[in-house]
Order: sequence, then C-alpha cells, then structure tokens
Amino acid sequence: MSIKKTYLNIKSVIPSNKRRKIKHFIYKSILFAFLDLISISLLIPVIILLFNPEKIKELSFKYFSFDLNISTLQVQVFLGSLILFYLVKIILQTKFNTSLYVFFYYLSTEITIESTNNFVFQSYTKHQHLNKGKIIQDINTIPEDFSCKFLLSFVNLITETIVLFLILVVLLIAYFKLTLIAVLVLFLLAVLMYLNKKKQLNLINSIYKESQAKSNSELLNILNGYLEIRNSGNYPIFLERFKKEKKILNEVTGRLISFNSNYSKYLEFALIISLVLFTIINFGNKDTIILLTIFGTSSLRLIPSISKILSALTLIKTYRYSLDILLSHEQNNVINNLKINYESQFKLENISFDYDGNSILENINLTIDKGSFIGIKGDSGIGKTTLLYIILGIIKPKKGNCFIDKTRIENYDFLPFANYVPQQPFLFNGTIIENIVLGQNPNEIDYNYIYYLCKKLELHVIIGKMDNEYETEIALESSRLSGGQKQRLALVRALYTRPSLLILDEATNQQDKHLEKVIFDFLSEINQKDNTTILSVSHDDDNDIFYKNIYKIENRNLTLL
Ligand SMILES: Nc1ncnc2c1ncn2[C@@H]1O[C@H](COP(=O)(O)OP(=O)(O)OP(=O)(O)O)[C@@H](O)[C@H]1O
Repeated sequence: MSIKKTYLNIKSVIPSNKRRKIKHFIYKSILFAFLDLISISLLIPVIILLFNPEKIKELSFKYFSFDLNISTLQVQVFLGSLILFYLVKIILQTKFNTSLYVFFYYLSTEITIESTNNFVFQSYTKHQHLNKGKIIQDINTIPEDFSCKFLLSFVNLITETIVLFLILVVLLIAYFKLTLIAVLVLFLLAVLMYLNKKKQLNLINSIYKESQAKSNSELLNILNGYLEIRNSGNYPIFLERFKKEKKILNEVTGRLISFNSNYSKYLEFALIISLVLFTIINFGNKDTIILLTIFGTSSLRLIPSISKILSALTLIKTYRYSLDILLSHEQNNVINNLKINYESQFKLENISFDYDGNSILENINLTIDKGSFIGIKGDSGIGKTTLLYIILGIIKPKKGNCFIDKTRIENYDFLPFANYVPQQPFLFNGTIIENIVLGQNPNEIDYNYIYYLCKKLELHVIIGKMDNEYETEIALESSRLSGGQKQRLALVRALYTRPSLLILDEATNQQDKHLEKVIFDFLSEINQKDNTTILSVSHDDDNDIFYKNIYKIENRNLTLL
C-alpha cells in the first residue's frame, strides 16, 4: 500500500476533531528535538573543558578570532546555567511526554466508543452472525493497539527521523568522511536487523489479528457455558483450547518485547565498530579529543533516536492489523429515533420476510388497535419472534409497509412508545433498582411505582428478604434469582416505562400456573385501566381467555382464529 494511501486510511479512522491535535504533538516533538540538539551542543565545551581547558582558548581563537580568557567564575556561571537549562528542559519534556501518552490513550477511548456505536447500531441480522470474542477484540483491544501502539509509533518515527537527520547534517558538515562511515555502519546494521525480523513481524501481525478474538471466544465459552461444561466433565478440554490460544498470543508478545530490547544491544555493537573505525582513521590526530567529544555527545541522542526508530518500525508492522480492522468497520452512527405517538392504530400491510432467501413470513397483514390485547400463536420456529422484531423495527421487512395512525413509517430502529420483554431477558451487572430503571437519573426514580409493580408481580417480598433489598447487587447471569423471578423482574422493567404498546415474547413461560395467572390478571388490569395495548406471543393455549383477539402463524401466513 502506498504511503499516501496509508496516510489517508489512518486519517479516516481518527475522529476529525482529534486530527489537528496529533499535528500539534508532532510539531512540539520536533521543537523538543531542537532543544535536545542545543543541550547536546552545550555539553561539548563542558567535556572539552574537563579534558583540555587550553583547547577551548585555542578553538575560540581559531574559529571566532578572539582571545578567550576564562575565569573560574565564568566557568561556574556557565555550568550553573547549563544545569538550569537541563532542569527546565527536563520539566518541559516530561510534561509534554505525559500529555502525549494521555492523549493517545484518550484517543483510543474515543475510537472504542465509536466502535461500540458501530456495533450497537448495525443491523440486527448482521449482529446475530457476529462472534462475541471478535467483538470484544474489536471494541476493547483494537482501538488501543491502533492509537497507543500503531499511531504513536508513527509520531515517534516522524520526529525521531527528523532528529536523526538534523544530527547527521551537523556531523556531516563537521566531519564528512567519518560521519559517512558511521552512517553506513549504522544504516547497514539497522537494515540487517529489520530484514531479519521482518518475517517474524508479519507473523506476529497475523497472529494478533486472529488469536485475540479466538482466545476471547474460548474464555466466553467457559464463562457462559460454565454449568454445562462443568457438568459434562469436559472442562479440561475447554481449558486446553483457551490455553492454546493464550499461549500463542503471549509467546509472540514476549518475542515482540524482546525485539525492542535487543535493538539496543545491536546498536551497542554498531557503536563499538564506529569507535574502532574512528580510531583507525584518526590515529595520531591531535584533535581526537574534540572528535570523540562531538561524536560521543551526539550519540547520547543518536543511539536512543535510532533505537526509537527501529522499535517504531517494529510496532507499526506488528500493529498494522489494527488499522485494517478499523477500516473494515461499517459506520453505523445514527439511530433512527422515530418521533411519533401511537394514538389509534399500528398496522402491518403485506409484510414478507426471509432470512438469506429462506422465506419465514409472507404477505402478513395485522392491525393492532390501541387498547387491544392480542395473542400470537404458532409452533416453535415458525416466525413469531421474527414478526415481533419487524413490529419493533429491529429487523426490516423485505416487502410491505408499516403504518402508525395512517402514517407510513420506514427504516425506524425502535418504537419510542413500545417496550419489549424477550424470551430470555437479560439482567445487567448492578443492583435490582438499576436493572429496573436502566440508567434513569436517581432523582427521577419513581420508587412507589416500582414497589407497586413488584407487589403486583409477587416480587416485593422476595426482594425485601435480600441483604440490601432493592439495592442488592445481582451479578451478570445471577443465580440469586430464579428463572421465573428474572422474567418477572424483566416485566417490571418493561412496565415501569408505562409503554403504550407492550410486546411480550413468551414472557411468562418460566412461571407456574398461579404466577402466570397473577401476571395475566395484572396485564388485563393495565390493558383496561390504562388502555395499554398488549401483544403477547406464546405457543400454548393457557392464556387464551385473556386475549381479545388471537392470531396464528402457519405456513408463513398469519390468520385470525
Ligand atoms: N438470523 C437468522 N438467520 C437465519 N435464520 C434465522 C435467524 N433467526 C431466526 N432464524 C430462523 O427463522 C425461523 C423463525 O425464527 P423465530 O425465532 O422467529 O421463531 P419462533 O416462532 O419465535 O420460535 P420459538 O417459538 O421457538 O421461539 C426459525 O426457523 C429460525 O431458525
């Protein structure tokens, strides 16, 4: 891929409001590089002064044509200023460094948020096909790898190359032949090092691309399938699979870290070679002390610079995959919030739907009048949930139209006046109250209504017996609540929003007969008292007496019974 294309690709995945800041960091890094150069050049007279004070006089006369008479006081003032200069430089540089790293980690948070949005707002059918391990990698790992490793390495590469270039230009002007030899030795060694590692870096890049998602998936299998795996006695097999992926990942990470620390060893070697060559070429020259001082102090900055360039190249090559993955993400930023109320009728007209050509529903017509209580029945796998998802806007019909109070609606992502209880409701990590109010501002929580709903659904006493009552933490996949209790809590959650349209997908299938009747009595009550429209899906006949209309899905059609 060309440099221009790579630049444009990188630009496209950085949020536009952050691009300018990155340029500022590059400019500031270059500025600090100049400060480094000045600080190095200030060291040269100090070292010469240390070894041969007479030399300073000689040089000032030779190059600036004046007789320098250095007093002890002058030396002390100069050394004091030098320390002060270094102190200021170090304070500024450390502050800058901190802001640089904080910024790139902050940028990774921004990209993580963008990736989360893309994931949440993508089409439901695509979402169903995604591998959770890969999603965790894409959201949690990729943005950090991209921002803090790949992109930051680019910034380091640019600034360090400029530093290197500046030092070399100065050295070439002063000592052309010697610098040229040093450059050739260093360059040759650097290229050899890089070529030697190139193949391995490509391998690490591809392992990172695949293995992180795989190890996440294996871990999720263990966590989510904990009961099944333990009871089957097959835990060692799953653990071995997880270990295998984790081992591959950790091994290559170890290699990668060793590359970077090994570079300094190679550079040490290059330095020795250069020193030997200098001595050979410059043997007997009385200015050797100046020469060594200049090259010695330059290498104080030169060696870290080359080392940083090499490790930047390594990281760019290794974490290149993060750019590729971010580029492959679809942008799904907007959720289509339908701003419409439901006054009298919700209507589906000639709706058809298929999953990848496999027809599920054909020419479905359904009118949901405000205040109705509708039952939808049908065998398992016939398309009941699919129909509910079409009504909710979660999936788009392939054919047909939806109307609310005679207004045609299309491409909506959710119905603001509806709430839905799925077959397997999800409980979040958090307290019982948090699970009911889902992020509502604590000052606005209507506790009385929550207590009322929980009493009606026979949860209040159960919650009252818990350690912290409504503030009790119920962890993810909590076993503190039975399946039926979880379902009733999910019903409270949906009812708490006082929806005009309540959609239930076999929402009582884990209740006993008594509780199922309690729930349906209460649903009938709110249907009549609050005019709440209720649409309930089930495949048994137990609650038929509560429905005002019953429909059945059969042979891809919907018929009124
Ligand atoms: N993402 C998908 N891709 C392909 N086929 C799917 C997808 N989701 C569901 N299906 C298929 O569509 C059919 C209808 O599924 P749906 O979940 O709507 O059935 P259901 O009537 O609600 O079943 P149940 O009563 O068992 O919950 C099923 O045969 C199912 O296998």
